[in-house]
Amino acid sequence: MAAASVQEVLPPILDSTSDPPPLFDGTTRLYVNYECPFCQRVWIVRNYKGLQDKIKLIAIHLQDKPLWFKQKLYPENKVPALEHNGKVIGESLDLIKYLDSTFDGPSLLPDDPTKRDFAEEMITYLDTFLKNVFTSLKRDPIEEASGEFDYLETSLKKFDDGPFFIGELSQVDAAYVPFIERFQIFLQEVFEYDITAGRPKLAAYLEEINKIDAYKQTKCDPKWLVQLYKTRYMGSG
Ligand SMILES: N[C@@H](CCC(=O)N[C@@H](CS)C(=O)NCC(=O)O)C(=O)O
Repeated sequence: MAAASVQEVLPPILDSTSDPPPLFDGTTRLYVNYECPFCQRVWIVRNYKGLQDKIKLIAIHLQDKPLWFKQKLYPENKVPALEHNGKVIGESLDLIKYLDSTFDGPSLLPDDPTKRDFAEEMITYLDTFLKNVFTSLKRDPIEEASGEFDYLETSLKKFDDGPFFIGELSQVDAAYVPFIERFQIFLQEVFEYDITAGRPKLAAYLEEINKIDAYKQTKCDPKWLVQLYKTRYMGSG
């Protein structure tokens, strides 16, 4: 089991009035925004591996970003970003892999080559999955996105030694679940569409992943999410 059952007190959000932490002092820091699904991916991995003491969370206000973030830390000016060993690394999918392979803690990628291949296949499909669901939100998600949720259901049938995409919890879950979480909330609330109806594997998946502390601590506020997506995809607030 992962050593991640600590309920962490989250650090305050830094904005344009906040001083930087002592940058490049040897501390490993993960810069996130608490509502960003890309950050959530990496945050889940950090928690699951029990790295709360080794990787310090720094929360950034995206609408009122501190200038030092771009000027002194990460010219890309995006989160997530990891300050480690005098360098800054970005891109959530790269960071999932980096954290998993660089730091101690339970591995999120098994040795089994069949599972590794399938994990790679699912990560490769991610962009298509996201593009298709996000595009559908502006039109008719029940009609247009159901194929993507069927894809999740079919994928979950591939391995029967656990409820997650490759059986045990893995990098694949960290990469997908922040978005599955958001789609489930929004489609239920706005379209009364239950993505788990008729998809027993997906229902069991969500039930099981919601028992994992490392994930639970990273979940977004549903009310905030519904408002954001209504504005972003439906042109209303
Ligand atoms: N491809 C990047 C996307 C990261 C991203 O778009 N992050 C957003 C927040 S969700 C960001 O920092 N945007 C810059 C801004 O809002 O100023 C990844 O996977 O890490």
